[in-house]
Amino acid sequence: MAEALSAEVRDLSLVYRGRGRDVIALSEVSLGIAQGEFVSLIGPSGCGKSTLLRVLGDLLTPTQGTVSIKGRTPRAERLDRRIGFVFQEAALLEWRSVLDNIALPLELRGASRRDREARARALIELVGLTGFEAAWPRQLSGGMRQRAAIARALSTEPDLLLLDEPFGALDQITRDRLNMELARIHEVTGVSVVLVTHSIREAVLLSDRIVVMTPRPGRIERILDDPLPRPRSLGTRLLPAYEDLVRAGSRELEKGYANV
Ligand SMILES: Nc1ncnc2c1ncn2[C@@H]1O[C@H](COP(=O)(O)OP(=O)(O)OP(=O)(O)O)[C@@H](O)[C@H]1O
Repeated sequence: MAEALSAEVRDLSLVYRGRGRDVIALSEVSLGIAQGEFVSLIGPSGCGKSTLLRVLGDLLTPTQGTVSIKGRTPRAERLDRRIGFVFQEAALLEWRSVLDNIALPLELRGASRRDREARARALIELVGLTGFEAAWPRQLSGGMRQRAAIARALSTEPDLLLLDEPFGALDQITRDRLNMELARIHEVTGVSVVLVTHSIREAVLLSDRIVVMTPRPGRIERILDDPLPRPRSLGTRLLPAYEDLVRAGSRELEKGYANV
């Protein structure tokens, strides 16, 4: 049903125009993301995962096709701060405290100091940074910076949370921990999530559906359903169905790599 969709991409193509050489980054990509769904994008380097995420977030304009988020254009959603973005490196403002970083989008939206502080404090608790409200970003570990970035992305209660390899630079133990935090945040907030990841294990652990992409031009190779029981935990990885999905995803990925 169209009204239950959080985001919809139809016949999307994106060509990067270069001097004498164009790169077709995405070709005829169609995808619907249901309200509250967790979708991962996975595929070989250069298959267009980040490009697709950037189109959803209105950081790039498609060459062809349409994108709608909650029935509106990505531009309208972005300008209303209804889209949260988290990148691999948390782009925190070093001269603002953790609390003021998280409250920034609300400040830009014109919220009162009282409202934005209350919301920022609730988010700090949600992401497990209690006690670090007044800390400077440089005082945080990599994992803590990503927690702050996620809190900031959630501050305006976005319709869509876009995550581009948010845990790619973290060690495995921190990554596992943040995976579980993200699963819990998704559960509690009900926000729709699109996650770009290179890890099929991370995708299987967190997602409702996994979109496997192929490069040159970037297309959807296959969409895998991930019906593992919720809430997810690190124990989910012990389920035979988890390993089955990891294997199925790896097979699809290998097909994509064969074309690289
Ligand atoms: N600004 C740009 N100008 C020209 N080509 C670009 C630009 N950005 C990306 N590309 C090309 O578009 C294709 C898709 O890039 P994109 O970054 O979306 O892939 P990706 O799947 O996210 O890759 P990775 O996993 O390595 O991050 C690649 O071939 C890339 O070289």
